[in-house]
Amino acid sequence: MPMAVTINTLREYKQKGEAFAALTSYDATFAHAVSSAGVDVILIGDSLGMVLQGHDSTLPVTMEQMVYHTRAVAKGNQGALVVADMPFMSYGTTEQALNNAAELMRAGAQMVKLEGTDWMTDTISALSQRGVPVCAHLGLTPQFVNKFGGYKVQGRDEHHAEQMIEHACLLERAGADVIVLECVPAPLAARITQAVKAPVIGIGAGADTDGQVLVVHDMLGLTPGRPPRFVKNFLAESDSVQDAIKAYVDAVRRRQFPAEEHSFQA
Ligand SMILES: Nc1nc(=O)c2c([nH]1)NC[C@@H]1CN(c3ccc(C(=O)N[C@@H](CCC(=O)O)C(=O)O)cc3)CN21
Ligand SMILES: CC(C)C(=O)C(=O)O
Ligand SMILES: [Mg+2]
Repeated sequence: MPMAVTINTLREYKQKGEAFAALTSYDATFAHAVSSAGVDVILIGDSLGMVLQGHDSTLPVTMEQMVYHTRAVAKGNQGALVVADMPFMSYGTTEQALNNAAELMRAGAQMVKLEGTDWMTDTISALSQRGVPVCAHLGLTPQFVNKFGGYKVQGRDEHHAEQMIEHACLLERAGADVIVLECVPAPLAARITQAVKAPVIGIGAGADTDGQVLVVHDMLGLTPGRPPRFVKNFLAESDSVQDAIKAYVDAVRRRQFPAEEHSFQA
């Protein structure tokens, strides 16, 4: 078995300019499939509120549910880096964030992900200083859907673009080890990726981020309805789920995915 992926593995990929692949998993079977197909990062996403529970947002997801799924994923994982989403309002204060991040780490997470901007710097510092690796999620942060008024591309005008670059730098300085950029114009994602030393993982953020992530059910064509622009069905041209996941990893490493058709322009 290949050596387990750590935060240093992702930093090396960035230094070498080698793109890496991430996927969500919510259970042991998917975690096993994804990690044994060469995916470097598994995300236990709060998207499970939509994908598994059928809600129309991620807001109803609880800490108890995230802990349950994190335990299951940790059992099936074959050496990928395990990142768990902190659910809506589980990091409303720094004290809450420390307690809830500790629970996720005890359940088998190796890093926690938080959605937000400059207001999170103290919380990220506190987690980082106490040994909890942090991923900061910027751009379309689904926990803010009610503030955004929908799932809309973020950072389209130059003012908001510059603000997002500043936020990425602030969060990195606070201790963020990885940054996720969701639904931002490809040129802005490229600027942010260059501006920070931390590995940047994109979803709907173009081909120039350090890594890519998708919801695994989306890339297998299982999600009902019209998929977002950034989704590609990799099962359509594969003979099995395992082959589809391998095709995704291969396409990401070769920077063949995402193509223009999966990206947003300014
Ligand atoms: N199955 C699934 N996949 C995801 O990627 C995902 C979830 N669930 N749940 C949480 C969030 C919600 N996400 C979404 C949902 C919809 C769009 C969407 O419809 N985007 C439009 C862009 C609209 C615009 O141009 O501003 C699109 O056409 O892609 C994007 C991200 C991403 N996350
Ligand atoms: C789509 C990724 C980035 C996520 O946050 C999730 O699956 O919840
Ligand atoms: Mg999420």
